[in-house]
Amino acid sequence: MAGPQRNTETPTGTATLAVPTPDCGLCPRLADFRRQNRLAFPAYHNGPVPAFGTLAGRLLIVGLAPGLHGANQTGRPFTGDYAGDLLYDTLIRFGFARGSYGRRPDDGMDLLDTRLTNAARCVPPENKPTPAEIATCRPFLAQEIAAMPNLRAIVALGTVSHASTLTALGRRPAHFAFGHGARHDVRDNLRLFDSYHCSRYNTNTGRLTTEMFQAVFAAVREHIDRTG
Ligand SMILES: O=c1cc[nH]c(=O)[nH]1
Repeated sequence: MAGPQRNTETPTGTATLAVPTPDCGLCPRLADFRRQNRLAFPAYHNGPVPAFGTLAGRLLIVGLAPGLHGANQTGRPFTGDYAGDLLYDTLIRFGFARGSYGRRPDDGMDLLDTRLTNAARCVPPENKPTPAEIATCRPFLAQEIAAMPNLRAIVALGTVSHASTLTALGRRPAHFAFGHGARHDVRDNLRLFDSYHCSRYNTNTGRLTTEMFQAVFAAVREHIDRTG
C-alpha cells in the first residue's frame, strides 16, 4: 500500500490526469476490503476502477462506486453486473455509445463523446462509501472534470454523486436540490442533470423506470445538440 498515491494517464495524448495507484491506500477501510477481496476473488480487478471513455467528450456520467461483482470484477465502470444493463442500453439509444453491452470489458462497447466514472473508485462494503471516502476520492473526480475541455453536461446518478460533483466544481450542494430529472446550470456552458441511480434496487422497486431514465438522457441529448 505504501508508495505514491497517484499515477498519471494521458488518454488524449496531451493532458495528464492524476488517477489513484492500483494499490491506493488513501481510504484505509477500502484498502482493507480490497485485500480481503483479493483473497476471496483473486481473478477480479480488485483495484480503483479507472474512468471509461474519452476526455474529449461533451458528456460525463458520475456513478456512485464499483459493485463488488461488477466493475470491481471487470475493471470497467458499470460492467459485469445489472447496473450496466439499463445504463449502456440507454447510452446506445441516445447516441452516446455504440456496440452491445455484454457485461464484459471486451464486449466491444464504445462510448461516443462520453466519459463514465464514479464518485468513489474502489468497491465499498455493502455498496456504501462513507462521506469521508467520497471526499477523499473527490480530487480524482475534480481532475476528470478539469481535464474535459469540451464538457457541456454531467449526469449525476444519485444524491451522493450529485453532491460530490457539485463540490468538485466548487459549488455548494445546499444551493442545488437533487431531484430526478432536475437540471442545474453549474457554470457557463455546463449543465448538471440529476437521475436516480440505475441500480437493480431502484428499478425493482419502481423508483426508477426505463422511461424515467430515458427521459433524462433525451434531455441531455437535446442539450448537447443545441449547445454544440
Ligand atoms: O455506481 C455504480 C454502480 C455500479 N457500477 C459502477 O461502476 N458504479
